[in-house]
Amino acid sequence: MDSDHTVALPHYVSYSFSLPGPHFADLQNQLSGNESVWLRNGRGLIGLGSIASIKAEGSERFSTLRQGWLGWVSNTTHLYDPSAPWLEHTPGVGLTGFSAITFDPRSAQQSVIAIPELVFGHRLADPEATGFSGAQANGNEPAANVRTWVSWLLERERFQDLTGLSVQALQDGAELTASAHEILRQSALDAAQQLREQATPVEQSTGTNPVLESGWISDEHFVRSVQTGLEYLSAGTAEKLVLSRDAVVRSEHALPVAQILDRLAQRYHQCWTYSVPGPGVTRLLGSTPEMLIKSQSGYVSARLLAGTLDRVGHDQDPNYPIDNLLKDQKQRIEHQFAIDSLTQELHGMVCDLAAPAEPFLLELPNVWHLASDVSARLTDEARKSGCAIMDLVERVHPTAAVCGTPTPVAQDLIYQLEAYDRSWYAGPVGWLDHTGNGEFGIALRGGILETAQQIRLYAGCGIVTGSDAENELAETYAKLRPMLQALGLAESTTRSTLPRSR
Ligand SMILES: C=C(O[C@H]1C=CC=C(C(=O)O)[C@@H]1O)C(=O)O
Repeated sequence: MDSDHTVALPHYVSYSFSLPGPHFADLQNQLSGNESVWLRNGRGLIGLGSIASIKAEGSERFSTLRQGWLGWVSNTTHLYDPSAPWLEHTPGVGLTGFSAITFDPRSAQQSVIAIPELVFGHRLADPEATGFSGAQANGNEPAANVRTWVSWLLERERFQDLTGLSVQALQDGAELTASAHEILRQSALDAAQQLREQATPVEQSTGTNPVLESGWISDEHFVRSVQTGLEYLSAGTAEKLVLSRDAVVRSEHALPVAQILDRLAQRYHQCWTYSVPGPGVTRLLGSTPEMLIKSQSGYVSARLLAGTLDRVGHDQDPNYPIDNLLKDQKQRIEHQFAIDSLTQELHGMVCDLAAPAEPFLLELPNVWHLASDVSARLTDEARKSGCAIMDLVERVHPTAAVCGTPTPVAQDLIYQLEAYDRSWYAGPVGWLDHTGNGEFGIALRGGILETAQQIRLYAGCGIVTGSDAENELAETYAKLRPMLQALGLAESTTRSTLPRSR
């Protein structure tokens, strides 16, 4: 028997079991704002606490994140409650991280995978199927839950005998007695309770007085960059460009992150509401209607959007979105570029690729979009890579929904015309698990919390020949609306000349 447990211990441990459904709903209703979040239609993942954050920069950021993640995966032993055998095959159960990746490799922002201490999930149709997992580095200051589990395990003689080869032995959940599971489960729940109590409560909106100000890119700057972009298009330098702008919301008090997320998740329930902690106090949050790529048990899917129409003032006319979006040639061309960019990049990694011949109208509370749901299956080779979701994300980012066509030309023109750092805006945001499953949306309709009192919002528009700069500017305001409303700014906030931020 190895007497030095700290050396012989198998690195990290995660333990997953099922919880009755209400736990997830409770957690959603009581967010503190410090969680990692991925929610849609009341389902998703909520991460509490923080074990580690994998960070990366530059054009190698995808492979650095992938490598860092695989390091964690190979160092983690997964334990599952044997009374919930489906958990082992449930995406987002076991070691799970939340990730935000920059749009451009030249960004000064870091790309991250944040690994929470505890992850609550509600993934399946069955409300009982709520997963829960925890992981903790051995050697660093261990969190209460895993310290309890591991020390408890080490106190049992038969596990002491196993410390040298415990990865295999402990992976077999059936080895643990029913009472052992009860102890693990209870200690995990205690830790969850502790984390929730420790979470710094964010100030509620009462008393806050947020104001909207111009960001780095003013209305005029945006209009000028669209006009110059159109000149490049007519010169044939590119066929499509997606140009963006920012706007700043600042408040005298801490912004109510939990409330913002709650409002987004309620109102934009068919979108994916996200919140990922970055370095320091920074955080990416929002609610995106666009699924960049999702990979679960070999099945791949995406929801691709391009083509937008503001709903304000047109809700009563059912033909309005049909005539001005579905049947509009310019919007259809803009959409097709986005589909082509995705499907071309997927080739080689997937088979049975299915993209609909016609887009459908996606109705959101603020806008209509042209949308296409694409599906495929991973090739056997792609499945074996160990981190299929990150491979897919690297392959498909950036699509022409947020960059343009041809991709490298558009990316350089964006860099030149916008002349600001998009940071995480329009980059991939989502989660991944230890089996290579995951979901990454495109970080749209959101913002970056820069300080407790300040959030930078972003919005962009695809332009093709025939686009009008003033219309595109108005469209940015329609796309900013979900965040402005969630921040408690006037529902009527539309186009205006914004004061410059200080
Ligand atoms: C770039 C954004 O939206 C993209 C996604 C849907 C529709 C778009 C459009 O119609 O321009 C954009 O391609 C954004 O929201 O900032």
